[in-house]
Amino acid sequence: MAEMISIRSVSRNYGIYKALDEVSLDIGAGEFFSLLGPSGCGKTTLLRSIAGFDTPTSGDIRIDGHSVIGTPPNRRPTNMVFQNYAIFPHLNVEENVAYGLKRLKLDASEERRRVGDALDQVRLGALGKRGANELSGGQRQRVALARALVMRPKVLLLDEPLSALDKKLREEMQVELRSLQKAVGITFILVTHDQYEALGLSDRIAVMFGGRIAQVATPKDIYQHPLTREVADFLGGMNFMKARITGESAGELSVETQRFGSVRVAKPLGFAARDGHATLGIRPERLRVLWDDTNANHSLQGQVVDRHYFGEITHLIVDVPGMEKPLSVSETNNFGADDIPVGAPIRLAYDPDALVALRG
Ligand SMILES: Nc1ncnc2c1ncn2[C@@H]1O[C@H](COP(=O)(O)OP(=O)(O)OP(=O)(O)O)[C@@H](O)[C@H]1O
Repeated sequence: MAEMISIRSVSRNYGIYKALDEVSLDIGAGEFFSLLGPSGCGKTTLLRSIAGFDTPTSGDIRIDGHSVIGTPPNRRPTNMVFQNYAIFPHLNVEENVAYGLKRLKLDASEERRRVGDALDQVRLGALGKRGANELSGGQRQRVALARALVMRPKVLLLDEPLSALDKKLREEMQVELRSLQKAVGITFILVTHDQYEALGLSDRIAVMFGGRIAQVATPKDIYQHPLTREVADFLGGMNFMKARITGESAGELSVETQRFGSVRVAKPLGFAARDGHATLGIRPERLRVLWDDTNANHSLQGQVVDRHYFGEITHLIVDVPGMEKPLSVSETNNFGADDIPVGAPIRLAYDPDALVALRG
């Protein structure tokens, strides 16, 4: 994949506070890339630095082979869609979309064609003459997208563009955003604190904490092989446990746990043992309820101490003697997990392959 954005050792200091701390990152042409992290982690600062609305204290940002440090936003091959997508209320849809084109001084037919194309891309072709005040939230968001796309940027920057929409509409717009990106084929960089949004939309995700990038990977990789406890926890929650290291090779650890027995796990990049121990994790949905006396190669015995109902699934909190903390179990309600009473004894099955070792 050709490189579109190359970020090298970018820091952004506010006094002694580092909003960005030596961030390096490459984003490919045509990639749907997400910056994911909790509030204050620096993701918006990084996006604004790519757009040119913020200037790094040090480091370099190259877009399509050229350093853009010192280049104002309107001279960069980027366009940004903001969270509160301020569209002009006194202009109609077409006029809103055409607004940024004015400075290009295109001839009238070319301008009309580009506006028409952009409106078709966001499926607003029929609403060109509508006033901006006569649109739903989702339609307004599409106008904001069309207004950015009409400029034909190489990179579209999206700052939590769907956060103002209600859940159902947000989910619909997520699907649209993904197909829009596939159709236009340009690089999209999305800032979000919503792990599901990042997992569902992106080719790759960078997870950020405290001004630094903790991990960059595909959604599946980052979910299944988080490098650190923080990343694992931010993306969906995980049960952690301490394990004694009994053997170590280049890519693998042999460990012994109190309740999950002896297992072999992949060694995460940059792993360092602590007092001969490693931290292991297992996702709540990788622990499955055993409903009868079925034999399972790997199982645990425990007692349900709490239960939370979420419609299609139930979260069970299960006390397993010998575990430091009760286990969190996520089970589908297809088989009646929502009917298991608090206090009931329970057997859980797991696949040892579901255990992962975490760095630190
Ligand atoms: N002008 C500023 N002066 C001082 N500190 C700032 C300034 N702008 C941002 N910060 C700090 O930099 C850090 C990163 O901010 P940023 O907006 O990038 O975070 P974020 O991850 O996008 O968070 P959110 O999701 O809440 O927008 C925050 O702790 C913020 O308080």
